[in-house]
Amino acid sequence: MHVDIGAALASAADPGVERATLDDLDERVAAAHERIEQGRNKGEFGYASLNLPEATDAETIHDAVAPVADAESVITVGIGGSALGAKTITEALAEDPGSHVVLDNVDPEHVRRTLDGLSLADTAINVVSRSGTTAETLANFLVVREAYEDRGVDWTERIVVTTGESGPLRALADQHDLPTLPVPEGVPGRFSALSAVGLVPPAILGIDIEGLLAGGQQAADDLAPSLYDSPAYAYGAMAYALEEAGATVNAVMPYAERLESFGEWFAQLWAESLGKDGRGQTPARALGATDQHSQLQLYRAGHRDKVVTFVRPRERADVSIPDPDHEDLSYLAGTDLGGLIDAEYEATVASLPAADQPALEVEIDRLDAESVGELLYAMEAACVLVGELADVETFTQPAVEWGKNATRALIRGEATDETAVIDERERLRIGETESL
Ligand SMILES: O=P(O)(O)OC[C@H]1O[C@H](O)[C@H](O)[C@@H](O)[C@@H]1O
Repeated sequence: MHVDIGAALASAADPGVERATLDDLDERVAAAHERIEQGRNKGEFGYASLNLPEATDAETIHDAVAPVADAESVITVGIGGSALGAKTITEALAEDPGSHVVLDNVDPEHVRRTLDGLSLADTAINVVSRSGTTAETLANFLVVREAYEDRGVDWTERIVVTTGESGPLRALADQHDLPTLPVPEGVPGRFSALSAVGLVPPAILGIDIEGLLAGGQQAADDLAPSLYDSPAYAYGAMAYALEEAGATVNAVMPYAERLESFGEWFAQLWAESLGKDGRGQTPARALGATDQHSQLQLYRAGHRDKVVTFVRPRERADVSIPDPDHEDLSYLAGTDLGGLIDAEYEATVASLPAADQPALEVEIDRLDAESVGELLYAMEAACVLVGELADVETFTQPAVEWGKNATRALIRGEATDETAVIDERERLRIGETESL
């Protein structure tokens, strides 16, 4: 992975990072790296995530999915960290990205249409929940199960469950004697892409999961006590310094359709890990070149509160543009779509510092298993580094738990502190409407 920080230095943009700031920051990066290494060595909660490339046993995953390896497609039932890693990986690497369907919402119309559109006899079910209690996941699992039964397909023969050692999902799996894989110890969901949590659908679809782990290991080996020697830390340190300088929004803009979900995965990683104590960059999502024609206006000329993170593979598929046979289009002659999207990338990256706005560049060699594994791992390490520099609790998400508890209490009809807040809000809302 290659990171270019030139367009985010103070000499190029405002907000930007002074070279001297970066040199000072480098000493803090060294201290943070030491803390991270200590956490990894002791397998401490959260830090253990960065050991996954060596801790994950690909063979165990292959064995667990063997009974469903003939499936043509996979339906994942999970949410957040229990869905986005697998979604990102299969979107980037599956021959047919449509072969992995993710049910990570409980929109009834969507769930019904998704199930109606699948040949369930040829579809494996991948149910994932670290806690085994998440309402959306458990509800969708029950709906999926019933759909299989209604169509006369034995769901117990088509399923793999990944969950913790206890909880309702574990109990259901034991009750039906389902093949199960454990969630890794000490690893929050959003950091678990390179474990069974993210690797079951790729394994079923024949994606090179060993390559993904090898790429992750490469990124782990590239961590070093200086941001100048470590692309992951260079990215993290710059993101931190830019936030300090006022770039409170981080818009991630991959120039590859197959990396669109990477933006979604990154958004959870950044938001849940770093959105604490009144700080944390707000992740925004864009796709190049498409969003040049919708969001770029704001990125260049809007508030000076953003950094755009550009992401692209250096190699692209070869699709030539046919002879335009029209003078006005002659500039396209002899080019290909890869050349065009790369020209758009170069032009757009340059357009930001030209408007005094910062940009960071992240490039991977190509869209293969090694490079995708490397990218995911490096962004996780960058996130952990930012958490150290900002001194926040990177590996918890207490503000999300509030909503989860409130939902459960509302559905059960229980009166709790959370539902009291909801009742109060409802009362105020009604009062406001009546006074209009
Ligand atoms: O894996 P689960 O326990 O079902 O949790 C799924 C998701 O639930 C919550 O929203 C958490 O904030 C996420 O971090 C987590 O990934």
